[in-house]
Amino acid sequence: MATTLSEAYRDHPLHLHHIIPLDFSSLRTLPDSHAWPQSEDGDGDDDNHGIGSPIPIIDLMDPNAMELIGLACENWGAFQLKNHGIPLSVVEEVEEEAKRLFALPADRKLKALRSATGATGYGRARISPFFPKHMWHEGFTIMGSPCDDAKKIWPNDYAPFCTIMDNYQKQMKALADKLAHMIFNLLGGISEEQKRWINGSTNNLCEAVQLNFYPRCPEPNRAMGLAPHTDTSLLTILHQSQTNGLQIFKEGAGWVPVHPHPSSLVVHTGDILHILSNSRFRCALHRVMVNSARERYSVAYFYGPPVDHVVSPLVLDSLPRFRSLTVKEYIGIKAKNLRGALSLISMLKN
Ligand SMILES: C=C1C[C@]23C[C@@]1(O)CC[C@H]2[C@@]12CCC[C@@](C)(C(=O)O1)[C@H]2[C@@H]3C(=O)O
Ligand SMILES: O=C(O)CCC(=O)C(=O)O
Ligand SMILES: [Fe+2]
Repeated sequence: MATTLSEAYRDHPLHLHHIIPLDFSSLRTLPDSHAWPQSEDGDGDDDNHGIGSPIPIIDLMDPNAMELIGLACENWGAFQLKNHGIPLSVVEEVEEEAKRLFALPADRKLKALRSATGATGYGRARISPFFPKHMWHEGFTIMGSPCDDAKKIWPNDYAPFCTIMDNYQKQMKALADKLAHMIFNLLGGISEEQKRWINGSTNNLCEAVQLNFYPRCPEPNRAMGLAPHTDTSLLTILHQSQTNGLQIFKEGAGWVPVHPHPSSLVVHTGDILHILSNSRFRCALHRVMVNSARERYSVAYFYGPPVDHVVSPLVLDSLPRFRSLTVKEYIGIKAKNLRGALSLISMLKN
């Protein structure tokens, strides 16, 4: 039997302290537990950033879309995608469900709290243990059907949430399959093995949906919505509500804001694609800042090969920079070393 994504996380339990979010609804000041030292790279105010070019916006209907995606992955590890074919209504209804969920009182949300060894449900971001301060954030993770977790929150009225999340996952998978085809073509063509999981059935790949909520914050310049990280996925498709906050780190430019465009989705290339492309494609380091005037929501769809799939650089003309390993093994290494995981599997001598 193939290992599932949830099972891959089971061996890496978290302390409850790193799972239970704060009840932000009653807070008028920033608790010390959530006060981050101010960094030299800016205070998170988007007006202080964005010097230089913004991340590319690519039209999926453009005849040159594939080449443009290749360039964006090489230079940024991220791009905004328009004309992607996902109806606006599908994105709007998932955002509405996220709002409905996070607006519930804390005790209702805690009914679906992620367990120490679990991967789905309500809680802090998985990366919490790697940072000395807590993030100004609540999350809800879905892998496969969201119904078991939704039933805990809405015992008699879980169906609308499930239907909307299932539909969203289907639509996102179709778009991710299309992007994966283009990306593998850029890397020299799709192998029979890749064909088996791209376009394959949902239970034959790694996919997850993460609903993110960043409440209004009394002292946004001292808080952090989501700390700097790269995604573990092959690629991530992100919908952000119309509130600024997402930033991508670009060598030479610093933290660059990714301003929301109503009909665009953000695509991040993740660690798995960085490995497969032998470092040709970047995996974008990104973070989320918060603000005092508006709350922020986002919905991330993570997509990648099955957990038992062996990942190794697809190169014919140069030496592989990373050793081969399964997705599951990589998840295990990253669970212990958030920022050092790629170096730990590097074959380059220092
Ligand atoms: C499939 C996954 C990717 C993710 C860990 C997860 O199991 C589900 C949540 C995802 C998320 C969302 C917020 C940022 C992130 C780093 C985290 O802490 O949880 C990502 C994880 C990831 O990309 O590794
Ligand atoms: O909220 C955002 O814009 C980014 C979320 C994110 O990075 C993630 O879920 O991995
Ligand atoms: Fe992310």
